[in-house]
Amino acid sequence: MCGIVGISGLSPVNQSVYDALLLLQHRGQDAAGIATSKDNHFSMFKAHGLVRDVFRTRNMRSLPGNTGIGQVRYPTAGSSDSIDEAQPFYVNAPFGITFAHNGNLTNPDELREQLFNIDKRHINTNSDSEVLLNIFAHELQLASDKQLNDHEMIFTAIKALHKRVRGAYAVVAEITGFGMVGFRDVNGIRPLCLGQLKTEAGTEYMLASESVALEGLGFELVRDIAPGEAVFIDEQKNVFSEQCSDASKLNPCIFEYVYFARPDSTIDGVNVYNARLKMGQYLAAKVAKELRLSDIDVVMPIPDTSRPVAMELAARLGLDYREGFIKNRYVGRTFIMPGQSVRKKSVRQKLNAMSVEFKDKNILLVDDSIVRGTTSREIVDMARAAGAKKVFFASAAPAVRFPNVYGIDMPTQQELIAHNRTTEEVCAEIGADGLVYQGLEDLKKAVWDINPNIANFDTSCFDGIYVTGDIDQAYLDRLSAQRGKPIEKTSGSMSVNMGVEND
Ligand SMILES: O=P(O)(O)OC[C@H]1O[C@H](OP(=O)(O)OP(=O)(O)O)[C@H](O)[C@@H]1O
Ligand SMILES: NC(=O)CC[C@H](N)C(=O)O
Ligand SMILES: [Mg+2]
Repeated sequence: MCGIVGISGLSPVNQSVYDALLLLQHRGQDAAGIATSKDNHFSMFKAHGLVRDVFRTRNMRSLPGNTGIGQVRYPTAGSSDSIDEAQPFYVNAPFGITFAHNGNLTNPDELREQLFNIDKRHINTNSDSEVLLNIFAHELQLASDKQLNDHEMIFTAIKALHKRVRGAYAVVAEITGFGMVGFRDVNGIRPLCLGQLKTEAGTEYMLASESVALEGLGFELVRDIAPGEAVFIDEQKNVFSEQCSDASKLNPCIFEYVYFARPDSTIDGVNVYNARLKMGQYLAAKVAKELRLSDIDVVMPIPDTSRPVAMELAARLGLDYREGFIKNRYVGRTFIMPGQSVRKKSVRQKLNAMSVEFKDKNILLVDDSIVRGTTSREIVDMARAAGAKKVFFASAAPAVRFPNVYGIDMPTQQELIAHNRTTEEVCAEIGADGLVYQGLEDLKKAVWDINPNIANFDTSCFDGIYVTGDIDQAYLDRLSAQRGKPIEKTSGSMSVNMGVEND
């Protein structure tokens, strides 16, 4: 998952884009970048690392302008090593475009071929985002020949893009001399929302992956961008929007609610914290059915994401809620780290078990999800080492059995702990005394209870049903062969060979 932001402001935006990226850091920890625009000139800086480590004062000073976009990256195509794949991306024609993408395309190979053979465009990286930008640029070039208004030209290009591109994409882009654009794929798999801030000088606008970024900067949430919709904010701050596909249907990724998004965000009308409380409620009922409650002394979350789930579950079951794992606040999210060895090592660096809470007790550990089992394997072990008698485990998400192709980096079935294993076998694998998974229908209900207007969800990693309808076993086999090799980060070096230079 990546985090994207764009601000069309009335005063310099470099600091605001930086602040927004800090608020979206949980969506991507590998690289960060900002591109601003002033007097038809783009300035850009991007590098590996966390936002706070990437941008020094001198870099911030080199980002002038009242409009800017930014991205924090969690790679799902290409690799975490390549700085050329960090975002934003830039192309010089037509007009000059900077571009930030969250999601993952499912037909990038076909598009690459078309771009090379038909559109005569060169793609210089393995990133699907560069492919998407070039499709946008090509379609914008064609639309610019049609004597349309600015917004009509942009929406015409996006309509054509939706016809060619499949997969997940939430995008913010800046077009020199025109303004800022945001759009979302026809299923609305990845989130994108619009906010505004009324100032004495006029209204400023912001597009962001999550509402927490708007709120943190004093913007009010106007609305989510609809699936297939595009929003264009011109340089005079006029806002235009249009539905650019007749095949649009809201199918957001349910994993955003389970894990990715911050609890204080509201996505597609659903406050994430409330959704997690609801998950706790449904999971409590399942735990009551499958485990003997008299066997459980305390309920414990695995920090951070599962806290609301565990809290609500404990309350519903009338059990004590305790925090036995202390989280090192300087270690980030382990699941989105690149490479299994660093993820494994980081679980122990991140969480420490306090024996005062574990000694001679039967514990029910609650996590939001079990994906590769990296966390749960270590945690059960740590709980026992800290003196727990029995260790039960409950997951707010069902068993993850299928690869994700829409922006979560789990490209092979083999890496998933629940692949080819029953619940009992996963339980044995993580070393627990009992394991309860949320049911998929209950997970959906947890979100639907809050917004029944969501058509359906992308739940592919649980049930193997891919909302874009273009994924079959042959596709998954190819993906596994391409990306199945372990990705280990080798260097943090910084250099941008192409595009707008870091300066
Ligand atoms: O089975 P796994 O492959 O370990 O993946 C699942 C775990 O990874 C995530 O935690 P993470 O440390 O990324 O972030 P958090 O602090 O937000 O919980 C998630 O919350 C689970 O704890
Ligand atoms: N998780 C994401 O949104 C990744 C964006 C893009 N596919 C990349 O790899 O950079
Ligand atoms: Mg976690």
